[in-house]
Order: sequence, then structure tokens, then C-alpha cells
Amino acid sequence: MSSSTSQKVRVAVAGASGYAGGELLRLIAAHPYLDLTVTTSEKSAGSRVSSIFPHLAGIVDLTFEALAPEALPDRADVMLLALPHTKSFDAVATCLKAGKQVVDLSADYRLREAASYPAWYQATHPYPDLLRQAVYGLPELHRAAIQRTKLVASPGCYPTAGILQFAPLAAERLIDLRSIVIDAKSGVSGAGRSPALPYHFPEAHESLEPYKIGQHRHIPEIEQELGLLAQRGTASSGPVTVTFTPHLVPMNRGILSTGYAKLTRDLDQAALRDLYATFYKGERFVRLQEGDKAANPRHVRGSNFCDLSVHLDRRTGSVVTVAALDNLVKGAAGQAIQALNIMLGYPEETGLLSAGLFP
Ligand SMILES: NC(=O)C1=CN([C@@H]2O[C@H](COP(=O)(O)OP(=O)(O)OC[C@H]3O[C@@H](n4cnc5c(N)ncnc54)[C@H](OP(=O)(O)O)[C@@H]3O)[C@@H](O)[C@H]2O)C=CC1
Ligand SMILES: CC(=O)N[C@@H](CCC(=O)OP(=O)(O)O)C(=O)O
Repeated sequence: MSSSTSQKVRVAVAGASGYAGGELLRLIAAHPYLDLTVTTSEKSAGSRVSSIFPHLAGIVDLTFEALAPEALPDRADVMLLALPHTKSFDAVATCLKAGKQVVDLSADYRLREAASYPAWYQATHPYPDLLRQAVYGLPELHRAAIQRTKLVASPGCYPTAGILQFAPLAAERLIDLRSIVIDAKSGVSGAGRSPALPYHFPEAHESLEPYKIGQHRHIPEIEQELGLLAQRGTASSGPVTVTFTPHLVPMNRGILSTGYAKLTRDLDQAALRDLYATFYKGERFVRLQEGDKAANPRHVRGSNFCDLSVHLDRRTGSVVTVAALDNLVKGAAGQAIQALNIMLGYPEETGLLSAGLFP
């Protein structure tokens, strides 16, 4: 592999003016084998990237373009799509038809069943056949399939935390799979750059607000992936159900996800920790906390790490798991680049190994 410009892979980012798009631009600029050639935005077409993202001045020297998906394949080898939900349905189909590799950051190709989309996204999936090609882009669970596919559906931010924090327990069926409760908190950037009133500074600051209780569209994503893990090697695990309550917290970025479940076997703290250490052995972007320390979003801000901790609540026979990640990095752009590295055959951590910002 070489980092010379002539051998770089040309990358287009659609939806580049949003928060996830901007984070993709930042990470691509630091990547030795990727060359950003196209940045799309309708509203900011004609503006310099640095005028919309001043932190990228001197780093990204491009202008936003209002390009239809049909125009992307001529200008790049791979496509990263950071468009709103339902806006990627057609864009993905167009890029695949042109023979390109795609990583889609929206939810449009995350759910295996087309029948789930009307209920959770108020949309009929127009390409159920393409759903069967899509690989859920969580490298820690689907690395081999990501390597082979042309379409990665990059996970949502909350599901990345919720799935990673329960995966070892679900895979070994050590918990009651219908007792999972996830109480998660997200920074405001999770809602994108043009959010509704509750996300504006005077409404979100000094506040803590639960929302979409029991109805959030990330529920089927978490249940799908934990269910697949629980079914591995058994026909009789039954469905996974998750009670999920997201909260908006007055941080710019970061997710803290605290999960609870009833243990089905008598395990001590050391056995729980061993289970997680074994499951995530060799995973570069999952960090298991030492001792009884809980994961904390302060330590992952700006980085691609997901920090995890697992705690026994002996008195109630429950396990408490904690996950912390940056919603815009491991929860979005970093994870997308991690998957792209795998698709392209680069070392998975290429361009992603910087530490978070502290304090
Ligand atoms: N924010 C986060 O933490 C995470 C986001 N994601 C996903 O990434 C995607 C982008 O999210 P985010 O960056 O937060 O959102 P933003 O609202 O910040 O950005 C949306 C982007 O899409 C473009 N866009 C908006 N409407 C349309 C449309 N109708 N057709 C084409 N382009 C449009 C915007 O361009 P324009 O300048 O023209 O308005 C902008 O570039 C979403 O699918 C989201 O689910 C995934 C994980 C985490
Ligand atoms: C704080 C906030 O509003 N967060 C968003 C989730 C953002 C995200 O990662 O999810 P998607 O990629 O599926 O959009 C929400 O609750 O809808």
C-alpha cells in the first residue's frame, strides 16, 4: 500500500454540510490512502467547505456542489452518504448500479426486513432486494461480511453503544433476553445541524429530557443485532426485546448508555469481566475499563473508541453495562471509515487512531 496521491482512493461525501458529513471530511483529510474529491450540499452549493466548517480551513480545500447521485460515480471510486433517512434509498441504488462501493450512514439499509420500515420510518422500502446485500456496518460483529460487500449500512449512534454493551451477554445467552433496559443520553449534535426547537440552546441547556420513550426508531436495530447474536448456534433463543429510553443532554457530542438485564446464571464480577475481555480481545476500538471504573464520554470525545464497563449488581441478580462513545465518530463518521478501511483492504485503524480530546 502506498500513500502517494496517485494511488489514493477517490472519495465522494454526500450530505457533506451536515454534522456527520463534516466529521467525515475531517477524518478523510487525515487518512493516508483516501482523497476527498467531491462534497455535496444543496443549500451550501457554491460555498467553500471552510466557510461552512471554519475548523477545516487549510485542511479541506473544496467547494460544496449540488450534485445528483447520478453524477457521483464519475467523480469518485467510493461513496460515503450522510443524507437524512429515506434520502439514501435511491442514492445507494444509483451508486451500486454504477459498480461503486458505498457506506451509507443513514438508516435506509440497516434493517433486514423491508416490512419494518413503514412502522419505524413511515416509509415503504423501495429496494427490498438491495437490503439483502447490505451488511450492518459494525466491524466488531460483521467484519468478514463487510470485507465482501459493496454496501455497508453504518449503524446508528445509540445502537452502536447498545449493541456493543450487550453483545457478549447476548451471544452467550447469559441474560434474560426480554429483560434488557437501555437508558441512554446523547449530546445535541446527534440530532443533526438543523434540529427542531427542543434542541436549541435555551431549551436544551441546563436540561435533561427523555424522548420517544418506547418508540425510538433505534429499537428494531438493537433488537435485530442482539437477536442475531443470541440465535447463533441455537434455534431456541426466542426474540430479544429492549426497553429503550434516549435522553437529550446539554453536551455537544457524546453518548452515555447505561444498560440493565437480569442474569440467568450465577456469575461473579471477575467472570463478567473475563467474558467481555475475551469477546473483545484484539478489538482496537473497544476499551474495557479497569476495575470498577465506569465508561465516561469525556474520554472518547473526538475519538473512534467505544469504552465499555460491566458491573455485577449482586443484590438484584442483575448486570449493569455502560458504554461511552462519540456519536459523530464511533457513532457515525469514524465507524463508517473503519468499515471503509475493511472494504478496501486497509488496516482497520488507518486514519482513526487519534486519542480523544481531554479534558
Ligand atoms: N448526527 C449524528 O450523531 C449521527 C448521524 N447519523 C446519520 O447521518 C446522516 C446525516 O446526519 P447529520 O449529519 O446529523 O444531519 P444534518 O442535518 O447535520 O445534515 C444533513 C445533510 O444532508 C443534506 N440534506 C438535507 N436534506 C436533504 C435532502 N432532502 N436531499 C439531499 N440532501 C439533504 C444536508 O445538506 P444541505 O446543506 O443541502 O441542507 C446536509 O448535508 C443521517 O442519516 C443520520 O441519521 C448517523 C449516526 C450519528
Ligand atoms: C440526540 C438525537 O436526537 N439523536 C438522534 C439519533 C442520531 C443517530 O445517530 O441516529 P441515526 O443515525 O439513526 O440518525 C435521534 O434520537 O433521532
